[in-house]
Amino acid sequence: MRGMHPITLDRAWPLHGGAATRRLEAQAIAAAGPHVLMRRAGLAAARLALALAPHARQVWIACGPGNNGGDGLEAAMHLQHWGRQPCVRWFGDEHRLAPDAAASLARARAAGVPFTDAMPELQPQDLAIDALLGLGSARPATGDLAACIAALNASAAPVLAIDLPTGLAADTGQANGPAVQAQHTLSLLTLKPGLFTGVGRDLAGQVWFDALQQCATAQADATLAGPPPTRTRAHASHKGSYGDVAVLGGAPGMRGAAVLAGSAALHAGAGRVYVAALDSGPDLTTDAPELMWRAPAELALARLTVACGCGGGPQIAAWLPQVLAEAAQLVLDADALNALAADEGLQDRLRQRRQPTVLTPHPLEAARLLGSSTAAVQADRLAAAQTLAERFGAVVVLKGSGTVVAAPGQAPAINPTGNARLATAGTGDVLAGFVASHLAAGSSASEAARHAVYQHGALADAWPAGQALTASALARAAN
Ligand SMILES: NC(=O)C1=CN([C@@H]2O[C@H](COP(=O)(O)OP(=O)(O)OC[C@H]3O[C@@H](n4cnc5c(N)ncnc54)[C@H](OP(=O)(O)O)[C@@H]3O)[C@@H](O)[C@H]2O)[C@@H](O)CC1
Ligand SMILES: Nc1ncnc2c1ncn2[C@@H]1O[C@H](COP(=O)(O)OP(=O)(O)O)[C@@H](O)[C@H]1O
Ligand SMILES: [K+]
Repeated sequence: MRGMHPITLDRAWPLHGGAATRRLEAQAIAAAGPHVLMRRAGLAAARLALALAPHARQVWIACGPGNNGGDGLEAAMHLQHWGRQPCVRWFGDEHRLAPDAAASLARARAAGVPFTDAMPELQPQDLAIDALLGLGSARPATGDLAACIAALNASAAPVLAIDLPTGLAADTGQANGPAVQAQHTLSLLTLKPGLFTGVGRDLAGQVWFDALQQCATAQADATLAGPPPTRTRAHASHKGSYGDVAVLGGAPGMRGAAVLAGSAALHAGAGRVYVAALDSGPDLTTDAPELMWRAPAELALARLTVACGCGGGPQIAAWLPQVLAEAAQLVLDADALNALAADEGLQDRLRQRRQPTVLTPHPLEAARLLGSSTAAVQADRLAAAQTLAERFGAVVVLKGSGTVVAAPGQAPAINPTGNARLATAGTGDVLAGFVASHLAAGSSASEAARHAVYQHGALADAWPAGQALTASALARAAN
């Protein structure tokens, strides 16, 4: 792919982690020659800088001690040529410079780029560039480097990060120390998974990509998912064509969760939806008379797509052996996952299942299933989701910012849609209902999971600003 591109939601994008990027970089340098890529990188960054801030007079460029700093020095040189006023704060040691960064330092000096130790007073229309650290960020920044990160984050002008916002881990989307919060990030050579999950989306802002005239030949480590295919309904179809979903959950005090999942399945297109609540009280009055209430024992599990666990409480555990053995297709959420985590016998039954199965844990539920902690799951969300998928032979949806969908033997996908308006009670039940409806309609477990998380996030992204996003409204908004 040639030129620079904003990352948009209308297609899928391959993602490469640090190790794969380093391999591609070495191949590209061997083919193109020394310093060629860094010159391309700096030119791309300078072009994007001017496109983002066409009226900028001052451009403050923070350059680190490695090749990321070299990219910044190249950009400074171009901006100087183009009549802007770049000002570089450089953190390098001339005696320890890599050859490419040393060449860029010499070129910037020859171009007369000014160097400074001070943070200038930037106006809102000016620009700051973060070229402190990229792939080589090895430990938390301290001292002057940390102060520079703080100054960038306090800047009145927008911040463009080169390759990665300083401090963001390319593979995991985590920041273990001070990190730059950019409005734009220009990812070079490859797109890195960390830009799209964990804290990556908050730190990177709008992501741009320039492949530096290379085509990534390496197999992708992950994918940024594209939109699901649009499916039209055949005229000669009927409700039986779209499958039957049953929601099993709703223990006393938590019936709403089962109703939310049922309503979501219904609105997302399931042919028929049954709700089997573990609370034996009267049926909950809902604004969805289409939902059919059943006792759990009445469900013909072997011909149903079952969303199991939504508000199920500890009582759900007793139903799991039968559900795992019989359900034609299965989504395990919330309390069903907690019951599984607490019972190795149930885990064995899950591994023995041959029918399509999707697990939808949030990070704490994933931690319980892995016997680890939420922090450990969040430290590497892609690895946590993949480990669960391989361990249980199921599709796993690890929820949260940059939801990860993993399947055994496949590279994981990061979902690009969604935002923090989804952080409200019950939206997870709605997601389980969406997954169930797509499974019931005939999608594979992997397709159903990817479709549902994309749709769920896209609804939140399109939600009107002044209107509350509640789980029940989200379920009804499905299309
Ligand atoms: N080579 C090429 O042609 C191309 C390279 N490209 C660009 O290169 C970038 C990768 O460059 P890189 O490998 O030099 O790593 P980079 O991110 O600059 O940092 C390494 C330096 O930082 C230091 N350091 C680390 N952490 C630190 C800390 N907390 N506090 C203080 N210092 C710290 C570390 O020191 P050390 O750990 O060795 O002591 C070392 O000196 C990549 O992201 C892309 O932008 C593109 O132009 C494409 C072409
Ligand atoms: N900050 C966020 N960004 C994107 N998605 C989010 C965010 N917070 C929550 N979500 C989404 O909202 C849903 C919440 O699910 P869950 O935690 O199971 O909630 P509940 O149990 O209340 O239904 C998940 O799909 C999750 O990915
Ligand atoms: K950077």
